[in-house]
Amino acid sequence: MLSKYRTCTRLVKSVQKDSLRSISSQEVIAKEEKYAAHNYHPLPVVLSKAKGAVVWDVEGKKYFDYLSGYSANNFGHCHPKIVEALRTQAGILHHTSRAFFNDVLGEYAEKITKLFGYDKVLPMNTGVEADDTACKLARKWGYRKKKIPNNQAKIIFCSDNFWGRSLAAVSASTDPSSFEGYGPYMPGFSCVPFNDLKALETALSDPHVCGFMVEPIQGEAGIKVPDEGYLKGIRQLCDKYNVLWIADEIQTGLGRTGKRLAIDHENVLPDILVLGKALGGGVYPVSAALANDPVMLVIEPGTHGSTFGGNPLACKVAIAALDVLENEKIAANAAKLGDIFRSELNSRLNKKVIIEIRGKGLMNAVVINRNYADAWNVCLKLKENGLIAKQTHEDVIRFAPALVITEEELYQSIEIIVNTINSIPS
Ligand SMILES: Cc1ncc(COP(=O)(O)O)c(CNc2cccc(C(=O)O)c2)c1O
Repeated sequence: MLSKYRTCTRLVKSVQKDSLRSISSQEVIAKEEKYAAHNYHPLPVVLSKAKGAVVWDVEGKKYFDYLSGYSANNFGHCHPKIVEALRTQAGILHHTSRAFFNDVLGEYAEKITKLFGYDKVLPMNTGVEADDTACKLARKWGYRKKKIPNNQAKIIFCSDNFWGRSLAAVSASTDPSSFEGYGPYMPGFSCVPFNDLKALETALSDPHVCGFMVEPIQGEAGIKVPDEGYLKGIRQLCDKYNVLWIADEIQTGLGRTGKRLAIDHENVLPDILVLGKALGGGVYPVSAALANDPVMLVIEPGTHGSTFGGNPLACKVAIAALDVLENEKIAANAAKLGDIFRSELNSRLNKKVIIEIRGKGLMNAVVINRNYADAWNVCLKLKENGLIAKQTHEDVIRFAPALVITEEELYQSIEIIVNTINSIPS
């Protein structure tokens, strides 16, 4: 007990020492404002240290982190096993390119394909690259195997989808803030309403459709959970119309929704599984597209790749992240604490101000009645009270802590959320 106390004291002292650093939040913000592109509107907090589910700003103030790097930090900040893997491999062999073999990719590829039940993995770096890879796999499979006439392949997405910021990704978007000003757009992309199997069947009946990409729970759309049976229905329709189902689990995957993958809630397997974010343990960009040979092998040597895709450092970090997922019962913790989180908020939040609480595992959101407050201002108040979160829309705040958060930390966070929101005049 004493050693734990000493460790904690040392950590607090080191945070306090760091907070005596010469630069203030205001100075950091001003420097970023002057020298960095204005492509974000960050909450006015400047983070400088983190551990697990907790972060500290440059002044040494502590916050519960309820964004977790947009779910890249599922395993918590600075997880010792993941940091150790990064640190060790970085000093041995960090990048070779795929022009040569390296001694880690094979080990990683075997681990991830056996864990998720696919023949092969195509390693990439960011989420959008892996989703783009999935679209290329679907198109080429469509021409080679479904015999779709050349350059006629179509891919269906859901309205309110979000799969990144590339020109292909924004071509699929229905959010003007994502696509406006970036035309012309990728041909052969169209959308159907999320959680609507009838509309999906109509779209998939077009013989030129090669793929359907969907998030099992829509993240940036505001944590939209589909009806029970939606995922099973997708699987049946894609089988019926010979269309590849692409499951984008970049935000929902790796324990976030209380299962290893969100598709596990309905025990279904997509034709292409896309992972990212937490696959790199929050310390390194790692993404992946997984598929069986009849799909994966349509991509032949020299027809797709990436400078850093499958580099030894990425693979070592991903191996460590997957070990943490499996060995530290991450998904089970998310399931248990997610139930507590939604139950407490449902019973304690002012129902006039909060009109809905939704989510699965530790992927949750509250919908705010705009007559009483907007999400940005509530996030500012939460920050003042020691919890940082980010809105996905003007009326939706996402709550996504690290999946390693303890029950005690969860209850402390709930107190902050309840006190902050219930202090809003209604
Ligand atoms: C479901 C899903 N698919 C793909 C991506 C793209 O991943 P990359 O960002 O690694 O290319 C995401 C990304 N998710 C996400 C969520 C919130 C903000 C931002 C942002 O680009 O600032 C991104 C995502 O949430």
